Amino acid sequence: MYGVWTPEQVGAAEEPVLARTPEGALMRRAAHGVAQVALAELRRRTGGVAGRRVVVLVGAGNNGGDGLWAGDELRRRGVAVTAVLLSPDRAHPAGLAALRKQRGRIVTDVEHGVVAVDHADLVLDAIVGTGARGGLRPEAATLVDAARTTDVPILAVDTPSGVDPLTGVPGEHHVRAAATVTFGARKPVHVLAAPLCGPVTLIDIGLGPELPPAPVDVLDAADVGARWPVPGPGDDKYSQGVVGIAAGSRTYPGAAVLASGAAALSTSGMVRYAGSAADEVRAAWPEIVATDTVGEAGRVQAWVVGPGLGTDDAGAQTLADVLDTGLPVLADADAVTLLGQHAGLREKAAGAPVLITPHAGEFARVAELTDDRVDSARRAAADLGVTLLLKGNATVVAAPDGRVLVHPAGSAWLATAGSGDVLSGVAGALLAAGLEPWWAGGCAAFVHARAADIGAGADIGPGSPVPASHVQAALSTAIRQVREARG
Ligand SMILES: NC(=O)C1=CN([C@@H]2O[C@H](COP(=O)(O)OP(=O)(O)OC[C@H]3O[C@@H](n4cnc5c(N)ncnc54)[C@H](OP(=O)(O)O)[C@@H]3O)[C@@H](O)[C@H]2O)[C@@H](O)CC1
Ligand SMILES: [K+]
Repeated sequence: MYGVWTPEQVGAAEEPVLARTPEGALMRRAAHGVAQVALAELRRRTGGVAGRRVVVLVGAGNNGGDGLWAGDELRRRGVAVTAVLLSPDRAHPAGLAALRKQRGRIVTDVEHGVVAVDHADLVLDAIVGTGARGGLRPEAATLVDAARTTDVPILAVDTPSGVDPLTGVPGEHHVRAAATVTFGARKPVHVLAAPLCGPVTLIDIGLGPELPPAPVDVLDAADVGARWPVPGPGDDKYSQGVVGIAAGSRTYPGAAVLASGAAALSTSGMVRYAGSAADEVRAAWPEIVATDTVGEAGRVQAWVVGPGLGTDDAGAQTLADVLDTGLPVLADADAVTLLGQHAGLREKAAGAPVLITPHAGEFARVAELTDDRVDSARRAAADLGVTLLLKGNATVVAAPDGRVLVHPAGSAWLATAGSGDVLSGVAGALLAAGLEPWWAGGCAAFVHARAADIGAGADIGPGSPVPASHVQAALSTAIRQVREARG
């Protein structure tokens, strides 16, 4: 597990460190990290460093200072460095003087900057970092667009310019980095917009002791593997947690089959299905005990309710019935819509061990969703008194007590019909096994995304579209991989 801190928190942590270190030392350390990664990229992409062309796009703040000092180091290694100054009068004076001394080329107009970018082996994006406000200015936008057109690799300094460091929301013009070097702590953009950052290298600049507890956590495979329920010698099908699935309808039996099967693949506890798709579920998964109603289902340790359920009175009654059991409940899809429609159902859910798993549209039915998805999820979880998993390119899981984790999926292959039904089955199985909702949501999101990558072949190549039933089929491999990572 690793933490992510807001730009504001990183700025506050920098202050005391700046005060006790010699002037410029922190920036030099950051720039050294940038230069090291730039040299490695040049070697990897061109086979060497001497004579290779690096263009540094330099903004008016300290991010630009990092870029200039990195340019100074690259010059010392024989790299041909051109710095394009976006605000010539405000470029970091010491960094600029250092690069001039090493006979770096300095360009102050956009036209020459675009030509330099066209001929570069690597571009350093030091336009703007944590001080970013609003969209990129026109000159910066022109250069960033030029880099995209020529497809030259970009190494982002701290954050990819044009992408909001706090929310990860890209502006109209923005950098898509091949790699990013960040300093002191990872920031939200690195996990919320992971595909725009590329692999992120974290350079230690001594902020550790000054940082508060991380407001956002990111799970790794070992965290998930360590929590995945596995049977012990004394376990039977009941002791590992029986999950009940109240999902699907005559119109949408597929949701029931996907959710129930995903649950069956996720634990060796028992799966019961209750609903009007009982025949389809039995046919697809003979090991699942299927009945027509929640009342007939028998004892379970957690319920999954919602996928394909319908939002009519019968659906509302089913949701009320499972909430009344007081057991852990995973509420997805139509169940989220029903929670938005009925204050009485929200009251039943509040304070209970409930995990709701909306996509953006469903989220907006229960709470306000802004560009700041982390903040929106945290507020909604606290207001509703339930744990909330917000689906999207990066998944956000927020508990009512304020804990938030982000899973930077990285793969867009998950955006396919029925994929959410698979997730709900996995998370429901984990709830039945006794994981608390925040962990159940985080572990399910991780394995679900991994299964999508495996199903799409994105773990071994560029990948291809993957139907939800293939995501479901890849769950076993994904679970084996996280268990192996547990070490
Ligand atoms: N403190 C330290 O010692 C260390 C700091 N470090 C580094 O400092 C960075 C933070 O530096 P910072 O605070 O100077 O802000 P920064 O990101 O350079 O941006 C501000 C400048 O950009 C401009 N600008 C704003 N928005 C813009 C836009 N959309 N498009 C274009 N331009 C825009 C804005 O212009 P203005 O609005 O004033 O006209 C202002 O001049 C941090 O990310 C890390 O890299 C590391 O070296 C570690 C040690
Ligand atoms: K940058």
